[in-house]
Amino acid sequence: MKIKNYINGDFQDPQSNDWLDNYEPASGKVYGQIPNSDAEDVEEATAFAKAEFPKWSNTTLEERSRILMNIANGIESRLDTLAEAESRDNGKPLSLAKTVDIPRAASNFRFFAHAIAQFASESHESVGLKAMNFTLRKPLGVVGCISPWNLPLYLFTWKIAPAIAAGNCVIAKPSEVTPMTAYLLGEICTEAGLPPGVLNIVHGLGTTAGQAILEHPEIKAISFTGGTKTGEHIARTCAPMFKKLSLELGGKNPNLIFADCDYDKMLATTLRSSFANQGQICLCGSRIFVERSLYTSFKEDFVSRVKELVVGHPFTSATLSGREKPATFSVQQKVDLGALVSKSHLEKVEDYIHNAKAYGGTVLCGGKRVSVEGYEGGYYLEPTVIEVTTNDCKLNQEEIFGPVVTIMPFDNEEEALQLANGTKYGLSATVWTKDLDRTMRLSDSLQAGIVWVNTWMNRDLRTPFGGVKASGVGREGGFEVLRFFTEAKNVCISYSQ
Ligand SMILES: NC(=O)C1=CN([C@@H]2O[C@H](COP(=O)(O)OP(=O)(O)OC[C@H]3O[C@@H](n4cnc5c(N)ncnc54)[C@H](O)[C@@H]3O)[C@@H](O)[C@H]2O)C=CC1
Ligand SMILES: O=C(O)/C=C/C=C(\O)C(=O)O
Repeated sequence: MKIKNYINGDFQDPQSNDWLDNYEPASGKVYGQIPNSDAEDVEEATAFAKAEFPKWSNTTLEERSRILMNIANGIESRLDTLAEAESRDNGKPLSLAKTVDIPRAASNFRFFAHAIAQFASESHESVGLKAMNFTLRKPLGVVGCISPWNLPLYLFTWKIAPAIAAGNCVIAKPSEVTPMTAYLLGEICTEAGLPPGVLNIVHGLGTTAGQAILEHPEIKAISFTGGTKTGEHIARTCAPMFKKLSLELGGKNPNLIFADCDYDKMLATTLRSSFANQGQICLCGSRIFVERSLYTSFKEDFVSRVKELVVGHPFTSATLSGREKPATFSVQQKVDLGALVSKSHLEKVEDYIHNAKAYGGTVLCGGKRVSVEGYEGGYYLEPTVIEVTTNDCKLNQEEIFGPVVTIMPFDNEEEALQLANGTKYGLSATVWTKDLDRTMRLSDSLQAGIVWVNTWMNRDLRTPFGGVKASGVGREGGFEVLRFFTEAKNVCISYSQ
C-alpha cells in the first residue's frame, strides 16, 4: 500500500518520487511505502496554505466549530478501521488503539470545536488614564505541527485541532515510522468539509520533510512532540527566525510510593504507568521510588504481577473485527504488551537491559525478546523491572522509552523529593499517599509540569499540558494552546469625557 501526501485537498506522490518502506512491528516485515517528501513538497503545501489563510482565518467560529465536529464524527464512525491501522502501524495492542488512541483523536477535535467557541480575549479598563485597552487574538498564519510515533493519531490531532480551530492553516508531518492514520485523516477532513489548503499533510523523514518545515520562512510557529535531542535541534534552527515554539519532549518521570497509599489501587495503576503502550509514553512512570517500610512487599508483588503480563501479537480474538485477520494469526485471549515500534528502537531499549549491571542495576524480571509464533521477526520484548541503588546511574538518568522501569527505596519525604527532582527532565510525577499535607508539599515542590496524586494519565483536556527543564517549553491543552496558536495584539483607545 502506498501512502500519499495530502496537499490542498489532493492526494499526491512526492515530487522527487522518492519512497520509504513502512514496517509492521508485529511481523518486522515491510507492508507499504510512504513518500520521502522534501523541501519542494513543503514549498507547494505552504503556498496553498498561505493562499487559503485569509479565507480560513475569517471563517466564522461557528463554521469552524461545525467542521471540527464533523471531523470528530468521521473519526468515530471509522473507529475499527483506524484502530486496526494504528495497531498495525505501531505495534500497540488493538484494544488500546480502540479504547484510547482513536477515541482521544475524536475527542481532540470535539474538544477544540467547543473550546474555540468559548475562547475570548481580555479587555483592561485603564482607570484614571481615560483609556480602554482590548486585546485581539489573531491566528499566526501558516504553522507547522510535527508529531512522534508513540501515540500517532492521538498526538497528531492534539496539535492540528487547536491550530485550525484558532484560524491557522497547517503543514503537518506525522512520524515516518507511523504515518498510516495521519494519511487516513486526510479523507475524513475532506468529507467533513474542511476547505482545501487548511490542513496539508506531508510525509517523510525528519531530516528532509521535517527540516524543510522548520526552515520555511512562511511557517510562523512549530508545535513539536518527540525526543529531547530533536527538540534542541528545532530550537537551534528556529530561534534565529524568531518562530514561536511549543516543544513537548522526553521524560524520566518519578512514581513516588508512600507506605500510607491505597496499595491495591497503586499496584494496578503502577503496572499501567510502567508498561502501557510498551512503556512508550512520555508520561510513563519509569523511575519507581518506594518508602522503605513498603519496599520488600512492593518489590515482590510488583515483580510477580509483571511476570503475569502477556506479550503478544497486537490483535486478539476479542478485539479483531475480522476484516484484516493475518493469514497465520493464532488467536490469543488477551494481550497486555504488543510489539515495540521499530527494530532500531528495540535495539536501543535492549542496550539498557544488556548493560544493566554496567549502567547501575540488577534485572529482577523480564529483559528478553519474546518470539510470537508466526511472527518471529516482530519486535517483542518482555516487560522489565530493574533494581537500582542510586539515582545517579544511567538507567535512572536517560529516557529509555520502552517496557523498562527501575525501582529503588527511599527513607523519607525529603529524600523522595530529591530523587524525584534529580534528573534533567521535568515532565510528570505521580505521588501515592493519603496524607493531604504531604500531597500539598510535594505538589508545590516537584519539578514537573504535571503532578498526579493517586492516579496516572487522568486527562482533562482543559488543563495545561507540558514540561519543565529538558522536558520542553510551552503548554498544550485548553486555552493555553489556543494562546500559543494566536498572537496577542493590544489596542489602546483614548477617550475624552
Ligand atoms: N516525548 C515523546 O513523546 C517522545 C520521545 N521520544 C524519544 O526520542 C527518542 C528518539 O525517537 P525518534 O523517533 O528519533 O524521535 P524524534 O524526536 O526524532 O521524532 C519525532 C518527530 O520529529 C521528526 N523529526 C526528526 N528530526 C527532525 C528534524 N531535524 N526536523 C524536524 N522534524 C524532525 C520526526 O520525523 C518525527 O516526526 C526515543 O527513543 C524516545 O526516547 C520519541 C518519540 C516521542
Ligand atoms: O496529551 C496526552 O494525554 C498525552 C500526551 C503524551 C505525549 O505527549 C507523549 O507520550 O509523547
